[in-house]
Amino acid sequence: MGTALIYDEEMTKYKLLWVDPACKIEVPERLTVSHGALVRNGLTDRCICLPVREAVDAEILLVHSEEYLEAVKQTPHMTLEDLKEFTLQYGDVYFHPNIYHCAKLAVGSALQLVDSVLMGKVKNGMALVRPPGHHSMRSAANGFCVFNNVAIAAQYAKQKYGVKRILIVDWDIHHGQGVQYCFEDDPSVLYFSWHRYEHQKFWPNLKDSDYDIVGKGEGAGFNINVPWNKVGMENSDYLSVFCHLLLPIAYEFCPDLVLVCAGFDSAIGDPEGEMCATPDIFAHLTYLLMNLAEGKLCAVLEGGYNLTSLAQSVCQTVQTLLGDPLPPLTNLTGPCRSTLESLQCVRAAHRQHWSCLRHAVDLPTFEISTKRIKLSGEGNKDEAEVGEEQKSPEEKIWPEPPKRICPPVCSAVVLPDGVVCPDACERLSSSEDLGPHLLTLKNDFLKDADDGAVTALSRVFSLIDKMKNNEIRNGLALVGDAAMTMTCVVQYVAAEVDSRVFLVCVGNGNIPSHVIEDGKTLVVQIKDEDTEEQGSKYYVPVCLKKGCTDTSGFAQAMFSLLLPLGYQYNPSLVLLVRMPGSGVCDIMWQQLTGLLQSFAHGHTLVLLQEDDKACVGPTASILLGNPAPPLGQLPASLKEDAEAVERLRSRLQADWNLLLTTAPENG
Ligand SMILES: NCCCNCCCCCS
Ligand SMILES: [Zn+2]
Repeated sequence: MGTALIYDEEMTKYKLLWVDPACKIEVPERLTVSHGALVRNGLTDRCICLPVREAVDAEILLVHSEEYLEAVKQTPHMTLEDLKEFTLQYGDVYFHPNIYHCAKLAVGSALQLVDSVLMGKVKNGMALVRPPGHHSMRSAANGFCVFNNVAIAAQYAKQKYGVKRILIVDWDIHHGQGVQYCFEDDPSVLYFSWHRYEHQKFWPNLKDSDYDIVGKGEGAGFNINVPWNKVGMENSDYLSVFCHLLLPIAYEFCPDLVLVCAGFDSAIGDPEGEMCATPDIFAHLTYLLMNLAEGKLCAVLEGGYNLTSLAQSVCQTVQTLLGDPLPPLTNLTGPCRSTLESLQCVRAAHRQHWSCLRHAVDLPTFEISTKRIKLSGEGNKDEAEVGEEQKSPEEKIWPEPPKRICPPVCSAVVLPDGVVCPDACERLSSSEDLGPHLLTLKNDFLKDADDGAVTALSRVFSLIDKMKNNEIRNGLALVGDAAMTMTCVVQYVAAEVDSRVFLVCVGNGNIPSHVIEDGKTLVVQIKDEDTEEQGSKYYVPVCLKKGCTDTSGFAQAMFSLLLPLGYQYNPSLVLLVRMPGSGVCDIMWQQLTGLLQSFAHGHTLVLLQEDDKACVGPTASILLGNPAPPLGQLPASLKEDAEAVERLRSRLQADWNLLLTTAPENG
């Protein structure tokens, strides 16, 4: 199934007709440069372009009042003076004779997208629309928004398709208060928003946007606000919030559909956001959300006012929806103090509502306030960063996102004879020239192994060589001895100068110490046996009381340990090993296989042991880019496991600060 793209140039045909400094940034070119970039990068040709349609009254009335709709209906016939007059009753928004038409198209586009995804015509999609929607409220236009496109789409999905749980992620830099008000007492819609806040000093200056506004009545816990109290936030800050807050809760919620208020004013260069996250971050945010709801994701454009970063961010988002490899994120420096304060506060505020946060020992007993008195001269981010001269957003420069090339082959496999090759995978043929390393291999690696093992290992090495040359994206091998093969692979790759292997070992089994010492391999092992050694910077033993059968504990380790470590380590290869008898359930295994493709351009090598051959199909399906099935609503993990993971995190965070979730006490 493909990716839908919905765009119509009709939505460029309205603009600001008078002087209003607050609104001049919302221009038609926002859509034309976004769509133009998609065309230029050959992305529109790869999408399924769906036609727009006008929303009908009944759809708009899912969210808005009749009096508001009737009022907006009058605007096409208004004179310029009447339009100005009409606009005065709302904030930071303007009207135009054609904006009602465009607002109906914007809603209709979002509904077309929801229809095509929920009817299974496409796997995901994006709607490029104007006017945006997330600020508009039941009876008021606001913040360039007339009708609340995404809120209407959510109500529509519930009403027409009986969708039970919808996650709305609003990564726009402004708080989508319109969405919050629409669903604040509705437990079937989990609304997540981060937004520039600066202790209520930033627009729309609402107390309702702070971290302690968690939803009302039945909806308590289903509204998550992450305030950014400083500008200059970077990729690390965004990833920290995803790993330590949004993803654990989203997996526990287990949505049937993900809607994204895809605003790109949270990207570098934007005059509104004044943040420093680069456009490629949206490739990762999109991908991380695609592992939910079996990939059913609808992204709807909201803000984004720097035409360069907007266009790049839109391309990064659509390329990920299309399944292209993710660009590695470089120099992740870890979250700043302000982010940690916000993260700590919002985790504390939601602790009682989400079992994934229940045992988080990092939360303060006291209610820490982010309403700290601003120290004099405190610039953006931490004092340490304040040295850099404050460039205006327009002067900010950043590298063009790297090209994301799809290798000619997606998944190559090494299987013993007699094991069927999964559809769409390419089997490394036995005629494959076993290459020069056969002899060295025999000498260096396998003294007394039988020829079958030597041949298999040489083919595994070929998989690695092909990934290095980007001939294949990922690989899977079914071998006689997974532990031995793992050790040989690490040794083989460590011979490369700038190699960094992220070894994820699921299940018990001894990791030879030489693998860990060279610093060229970061090992995370999830197992059940209690290990006496504490591990080290490069060896992270996660011990679960019930072992890998404990889905909740496993999931918690995946988000609060594996993902942050993987991002900060930025490996050149991911080696995922399923030890025999690990007990990990297939869906958890598939989710893990999916998430690990965030790293190393998707170069993942999976090793399975022969008696796990039933896992070949399910694993290959994920390696080919299919979404993993949902884990189901996750119960709380065992208290002692959660505390063990937290202790591990607190021990490791000195070396890996993406693991941090609280602001250090000192200073
Ligand atoms: N500095 C201009 C103030 C604009 N305030 C409204 C912003 C609405 C963004 C919608 S994504
Ligand atoms: Zn915005």
